[in-house]
Amino acid sequence: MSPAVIVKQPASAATTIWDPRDHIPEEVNGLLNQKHPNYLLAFMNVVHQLKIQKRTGWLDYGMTECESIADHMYRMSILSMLITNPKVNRDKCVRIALVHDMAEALVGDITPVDPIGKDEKHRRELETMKYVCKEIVEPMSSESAREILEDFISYDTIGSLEARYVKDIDKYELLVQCFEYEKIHKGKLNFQEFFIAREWIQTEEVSKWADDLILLRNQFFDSLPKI
Ligand SMILES: Nc1nc2c(ncn2[C@H]2C[C@H](O)[C@@H](COP(=O)(O)O)O2)c(=O)[nH]1
Ligand SMILES: [Mn+2]
Repeated sequence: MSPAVIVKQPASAATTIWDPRDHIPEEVNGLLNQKHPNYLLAFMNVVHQLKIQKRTGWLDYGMTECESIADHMYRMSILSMLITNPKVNRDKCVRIALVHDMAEALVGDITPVDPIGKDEKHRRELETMKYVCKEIVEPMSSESAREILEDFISYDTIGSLEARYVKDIDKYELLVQCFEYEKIHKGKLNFQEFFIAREWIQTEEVSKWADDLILLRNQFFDSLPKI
């Protein structure tokens, strides 16, 4: 047997690669490691993380009372039901909306301004979805595991017209939430930085939604008393 090849890493190289197995919630591990694992409750605890984890973008602005990752995905699924383009399978959009940020249960909600960067974020999310689907969902239903992973990858790679629409709806829903928080805080909070997201919206239908929103937002800020 050939001797193990020791690959010398320069001291500066990252010595530990982020792995989903090191970020499994204790409750999930407990349920998976019992004599007869309860996969359903383990998966429900993964989804629980999405219900309780607030979105980082709002926390970055000092907000404490703000939406969770699940809240964001819920409203995206409602928006998906409203697509009028007959070529689009809305039910598929609803599914993609409901799984697209599921990996954040373990990875966390990484913002576009986070130094971790897009490639590492994508790597962590894909590894997490592969882990959750293989180790937690597949023992219950291999078909469900396949479909959830497929819908996630479709979103990640924009592999379908439905994924294109959900990518746009992801940005639109963010902008709706920005404007809602700006109104609640009477303009004292301003998420102008987030509105760069408008440039990423490509479909005609969601572009129109976004432009209508931006018009109202501009009118709102114009109406504020000048200090
Ligand atoms: N600080 C900033 N955060 C931003 C910006 N645009 C989006 N975001 C936040 C919103 C979410 O918390 C997260 C991304 O959400 P996904 O739905 O894409 O996972 O990043 C910004 O311009 N600045
Ligand atoms: Mn999202």
